[in-house]
Amino acid sequence: MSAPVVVLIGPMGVGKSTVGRLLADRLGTGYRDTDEDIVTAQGRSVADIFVDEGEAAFRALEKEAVRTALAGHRGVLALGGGAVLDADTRARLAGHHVVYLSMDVEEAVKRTGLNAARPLLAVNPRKQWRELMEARRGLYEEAASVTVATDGRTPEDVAQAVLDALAPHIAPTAGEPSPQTRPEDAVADPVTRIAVGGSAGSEPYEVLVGHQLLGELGTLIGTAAQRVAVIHPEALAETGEALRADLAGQGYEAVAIQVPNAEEAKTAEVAAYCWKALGQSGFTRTDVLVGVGGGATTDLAGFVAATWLRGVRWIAIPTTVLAMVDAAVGGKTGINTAEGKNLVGSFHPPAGVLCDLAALESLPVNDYVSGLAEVIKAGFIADPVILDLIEADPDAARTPAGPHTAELIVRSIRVKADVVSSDLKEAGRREILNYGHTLGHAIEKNERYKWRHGAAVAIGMHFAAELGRLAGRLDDATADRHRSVLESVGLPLHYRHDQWPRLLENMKVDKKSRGDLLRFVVLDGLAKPAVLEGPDPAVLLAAYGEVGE
Ligand SMILES: NC(=O)c1ccc[n+]([C@@H]2O[C@H](COP(=O)([O-])OP(=O)(O)OC[C@H]3O[C@@H](n4cnc5c(N)ncnc54)[C@H](O)[C@@H]3O)[C@@H](O)[C@H]2O)c1
Ligand SMILES: O=C(O)C(=O)C[C@@H](O)[C@H](O)[C@H](O)COP(=O)(O)O
Repeated sequence: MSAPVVVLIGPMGVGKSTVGRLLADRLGTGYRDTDEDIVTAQGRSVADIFVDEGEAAFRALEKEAVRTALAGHRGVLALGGGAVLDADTRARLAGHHVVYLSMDVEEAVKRTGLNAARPLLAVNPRKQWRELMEARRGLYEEAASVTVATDGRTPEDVAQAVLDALAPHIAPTAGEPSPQTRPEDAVADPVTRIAVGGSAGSEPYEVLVGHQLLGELGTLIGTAAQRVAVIHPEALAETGEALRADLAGQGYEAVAIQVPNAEEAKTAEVAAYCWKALGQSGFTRTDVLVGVGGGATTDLAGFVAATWLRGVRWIAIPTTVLAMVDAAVGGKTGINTAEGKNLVGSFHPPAGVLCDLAALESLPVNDYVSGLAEVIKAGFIADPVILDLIEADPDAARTPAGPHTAELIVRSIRVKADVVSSDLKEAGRREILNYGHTLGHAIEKNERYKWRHGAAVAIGMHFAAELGRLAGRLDDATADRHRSVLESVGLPLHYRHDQWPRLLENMKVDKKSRGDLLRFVVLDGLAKPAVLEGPDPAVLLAAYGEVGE
């Protein structure tokens, strides 16, 4: 009978897949994971199965997947965290080399972080982990022949400890590594750190991009703070409460301040509501604000932080593509008024930015795609590799599961970080980040801030490209590329033709205007942004002629 060389059990997030792949690599055998088997067979994520059919249905699928894998797989096998809940499964494990990878509650909270894809831990992670561990520890110990603690150890160390423990029972298999083994995955998920600021009197800070970054939050908040306020949108009520509870568990007086979704949060009334909440909680200059959400939330949270007591520290936890690549980085904070977009605000950089890529999994596709407008902007103004990556597979670029998601986000953040580090207060170079925004903001105002920012900016970039072309600054190929790449991911190119007089009026309050002089960011070529001052009104109208419908 074939049997797995070793079966790994333990709680979710303990590192079974990373350690399992390392082990398979070292043993020269294949790796298999019953959660992956279920996802492949069902064509849905584990989280979706939980939501669609409930835990009992998932457990039935899991029991069958474990039975099949135990009978047919000869390599390393990892089971889902709850597989041992089933008595038949525990009985089936008898006689196998079963290793329980354990971790304590603190380590578990740190490792799983904000990962909304883990269905059992959406709210109050510390309390739920404790209960989960208490309920399951005995079952893991009952099913396992060996326990290996993972706390504070690297996956390589854990894999070595497993091999040491099993050495008397197993021998490496000679021959080629199995095609299922992916050595490139056999390392802990790396975190990319991008440095921002540090010049012109601004404090330097880092943008972290990766998974399971919650453990960094306490360090960023620091020990001087007694109170922490978490500003979050309605859509992230569970995440906001989980963060609050987690911070309270770390000893802070933590409050969660829920604000409306999207642009409805960027108003003077909502800012005043936040100030009231801070006042009522006795929030002082040493306390820290956390903004978790999309760009609208981080713009508001940063603005509240900039204005409360004339400025308190704040940390951004962006949860949309757009907020990760743009809004949360660079310290532009603000709210809208009836007269225009972002007309009230302040330059107030965060103390740190945590981009947990798992947050993107719950983002509706239209909001995901909206964020691609700012990614594409970064491509046109500074890093054309971004455009190449999107053009190679536009459909993949539209989802967080795409192969280049992390690279697109990191590249875009690097563009922004480079620009704002040299010109925090938009004295000059920073204006290039406004590419497409002059018309984009005018459209947003015209739509009473009901449109997605990225959609308006996409039309604005199309307009800026046509303006550059008609002004004799931009070559046809680069101008045409705007249309093709924006369209390929599903972003809009056109707006109502009859609205031009209103848009022109709206553009007059753009922050780049000087007196009556309209100013636009255009391209003199790919990745060559420049400012076009006071274009001929006929050229402006002709450029809009390409955009209007
Ligand atoms: N400060 C800057 O430098 C800067 C740069 C670019 C854009 N912005 C601003 O950013 C805003 C747009 O940001 P946005 O595109 O992130 O939109 P958004 O903040 O409006 O978020 C879009 C929607 O998704 C919800 N949401 C957020 N994260 C989610 C998640 N992980 N899962 C499910 N739902 C989630 C939000 O509550 C909202 O309803 C605009 O106000 C724009 O002006 C600011
Ligand atoms: O960071 C900047 O500078 C930008 O211009 C980035 C833009 O993508 C962003 O939309 C910003 O909020 C626009 O700023 P505004 O000063 O034109 O309101």
